[in-house]
Amino acid sequence: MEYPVRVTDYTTQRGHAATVSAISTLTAASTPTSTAAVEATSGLNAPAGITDEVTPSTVSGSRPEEKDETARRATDISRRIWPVHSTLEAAAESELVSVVGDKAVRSDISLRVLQQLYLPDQDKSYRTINHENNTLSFPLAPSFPAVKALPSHERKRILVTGGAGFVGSHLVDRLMLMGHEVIVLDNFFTGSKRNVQHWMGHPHFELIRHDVVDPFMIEVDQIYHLACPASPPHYQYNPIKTVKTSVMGTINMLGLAKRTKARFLLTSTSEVYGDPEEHPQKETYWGHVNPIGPRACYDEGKRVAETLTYSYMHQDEVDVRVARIFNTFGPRMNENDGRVVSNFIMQALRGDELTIYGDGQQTRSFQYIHDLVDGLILLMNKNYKEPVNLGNPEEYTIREFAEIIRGEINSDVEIMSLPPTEDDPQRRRPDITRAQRHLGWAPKFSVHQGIRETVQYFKNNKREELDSITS
Ligand SMILES: O=C(O)[C@H]1O[C@H](OP(=O)(O)OP(=O)(O)OC[C@H]2O[C@@H](n3ccc(=O)[nH]c3=O)[C@H](O)[C@@H]2O)[C@H](O)[C@@H](O)[C@@H]1O
Repeated sequence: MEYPVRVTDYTTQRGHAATVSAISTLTAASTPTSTAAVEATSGLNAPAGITDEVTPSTVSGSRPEEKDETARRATDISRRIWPVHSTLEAAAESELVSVVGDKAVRSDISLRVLQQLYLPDQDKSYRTINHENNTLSFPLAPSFPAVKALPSHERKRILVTGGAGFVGSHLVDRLMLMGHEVIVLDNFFTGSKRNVQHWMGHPHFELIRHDVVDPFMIEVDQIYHLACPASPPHYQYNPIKTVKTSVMGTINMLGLAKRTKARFLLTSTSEVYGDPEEHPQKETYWGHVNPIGPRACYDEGKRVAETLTYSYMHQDEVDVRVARIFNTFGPRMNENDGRVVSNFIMQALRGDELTIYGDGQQTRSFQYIHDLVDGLILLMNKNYKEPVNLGNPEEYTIREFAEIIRGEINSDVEIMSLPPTEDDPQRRRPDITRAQRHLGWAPKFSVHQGIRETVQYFKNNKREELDSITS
């Protein structure tokens, strides 16, 4: 799938344009894996831990001189794409999170089980490609992870709009593992079937291609309404569509919640605070948003979505929850998403300069995906109806964050400054007192642990691409 990144809005900026053009030459994450090339690349059968470099060793299924040539090309390519980099500085084992979720809502689960869904062992690949015949096979019958056996009165039918996206797919994993029935609606604008392919065919799972801008009828108990592009280049690509998605999509899903008496959770955003004049941001702060700027389609769209949510609560007694999500990262982000975490990681892995927009003194707080999913499930299942910030209060300047990525991945890469983007919020950090008090929630993952997994995910995707080049 190609993602519509409008380069010009974000740049006359060389680095970003270079990033996009380099990425556009890469096959999207759905690149199939060649069996021959799998054998050509060392470390592929290692457990989904952290491996440092892709180093081809042997190639089977071809003549010796072809093997040598293929291996040499693969080495060249891997060195070009993955420069030699320092080993990731592992946090002390005792600091690493190994169990996520919360017993209070029975969402607790081992991180290892989840990792199998986004960092699977390579020999569990569902697909193989035969380049000679140009065919794709799915030879293995899917084997699903075990899900909890819930009595029917506890098993809920849960709708997740945007469930094939980055955040949505991790939420789907957790709800499925908890034993619920999950229906995903997605128009695949930024989401991807691949993010949920491991559930396709499971009797508890349904995937429906549908745009929330159009009404949708179904009987459900809970609705997690996530559908909306979230990265600035994506939501600014078609601002009218972004506003329609937030406004009409939310009206349609609230109408559904009203008819079916389903509990409704809106994923709002820290962007409702705009370029904040209060720091850190509490939920009581009304925000500072430019209503006609380039970010307005998203910021104002989400503000109206919140207004609609509370209007349906007051007027029609819909049972609502609102999460204001702060910057979140992790596996299954699009590598050409345009957001700072994926940009910096991909740039560092390729040995390109890290692109800082403006002076780099603007701040963000980065939350790992599993912490967010914990918070969303708690919020849905607790009895608290006011908006709740979900974010990690550890705050970094973008320049500091660039240094962290350099330290983690490749200290040789340079940092380059590019012009600032319009209306870029200058300081952002959540006040999470409300989440702590009413949900018993606080983030657990360090940025370092999250970055390690995310880097590994991007490397695995890149390795598949290498396989298809070298096979
Ligand atoms: O990541 C998220 O979860 C959030 O991403 C965006 O908000 P923003 O904070 O602007 O996210 P980024 O595009 O990742 O930018 C963060 C900061 O890094 C800077 N940046 C970004 C990309 C880059 O290559 N270089 C760079 O310096 C941006 O100018 C900005 O100051 C969305 O608007 C939010 O809705 C969303 O919740």
